[in-house]
Amino acid sequence: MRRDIRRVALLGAGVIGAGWAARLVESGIDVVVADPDPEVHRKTGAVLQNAERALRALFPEPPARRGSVDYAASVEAAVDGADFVQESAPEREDLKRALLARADAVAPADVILATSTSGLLPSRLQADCRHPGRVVVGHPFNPVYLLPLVEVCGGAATAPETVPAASAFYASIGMHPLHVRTEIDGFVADRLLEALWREALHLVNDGVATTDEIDRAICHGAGLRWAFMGTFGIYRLAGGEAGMRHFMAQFGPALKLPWTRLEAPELTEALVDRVSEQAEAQAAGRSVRDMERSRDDALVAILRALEAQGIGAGADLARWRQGREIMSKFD
Ligand SMILES: NC(=O)C1=CN([C@@H]2O[C@H](COP(=O)(O)OP(=O)(O)OC[C@H]3O[C@@H](n4cnc5c(N)ncnc54)[C@H](O)[C@@H]3O)[C@@H](O)[C@H]2O)C=CC1
Ligand SMILES: C[N+](C)(C)CC(=O)CC(=O)[O-]
Repeated sequence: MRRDIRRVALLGAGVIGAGWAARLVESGIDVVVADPDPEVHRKTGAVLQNAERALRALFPEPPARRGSVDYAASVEAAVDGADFVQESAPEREDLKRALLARADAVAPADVILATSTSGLLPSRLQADCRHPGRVVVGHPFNPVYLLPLVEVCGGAATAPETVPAASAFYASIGMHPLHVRTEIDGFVADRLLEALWREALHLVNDGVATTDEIDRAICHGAGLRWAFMGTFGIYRLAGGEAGMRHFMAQFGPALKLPWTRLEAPELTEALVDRVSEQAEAQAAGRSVRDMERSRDDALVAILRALEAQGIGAGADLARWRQGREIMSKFD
């Protein structure tokens, strides 16, 4: 698989595609966007502007070489000449299959075709490609330009060298590739996020808590520690000196209590209205772009603190910083 990546085709430039664009140009890589939205320039520009603000707080020195952003009139034109393709179109299997097949028809066989899907199976997405061996999931997290995690997952027909090659590329742009070894719907991270989301929707639907109360329950508690220690690490400490075994003995039986509701709530119009109205009230008139800036400021501060501690995502940031410094010496 191709290792020297200088130009990436981005198929779809919404929340995620534009986030990829920001991370890639900051890493000195040129991007070519294909997106049929007539407003794609404005929307991508707004994300790039917010990202630039956050990235300058993270790395005061601009990159020695900033990648360029170009727009192509078709998928084929974007893929032509690209060293790597990242598809971030809406989460619909038929659409993604068709886009990957179109990219596959144009790209040389050593060019990786990655999809940002948050849960569709790569074995199905690669099914219409002539060279399915180069198709892989590269599932990022929002905002892509600040959060390093990318889940990398191959399908049944993915070639053995594709996952390591895609992972090496993602690591080179400051990301933290996590190889999802078993192909499952939702991969690993979204399995966890969806469980929390399902429970939160039940609580709102049942009138137990508002969206604001649930968000405070996360931000002022577990959310703070999740930035640097996962559930298993945290619960080992919660077992005291006897660790995880004591924790399991003490709190394990509670897992059998009917506290959680595993079935998803019906997404009735009433529930959608309630969640949307409460989330708008929570925002107190602040626009999405304005709140993105607050989110980014906090993420930058957290990443810098983690880098100083040398833990969690701070290690990814340190690697990205070092990579940028090396690049600047060669420029
Ligand atoms: N929003 C999120 O939090 C995350 C989303 N993802 C995944 O990223 C992908 C994209 O999601 P979002 O960016 O949130 O969606 P979005 O709705 O913000 O953006 C999708 C973009 O694709 C464009 N598009 C539609 N048809 C197209 C076509 N035929 N060719 C090229 N572009 C086309 C749309 O115009 C739009 O700009 C999905 O697979 C989603 O599961 C992954 C991680 C997080
Ligand atoms: C809602 N979502 C499933 C698309 C979310 C993700 O995939 C990851 C994220 O950034 O939360």
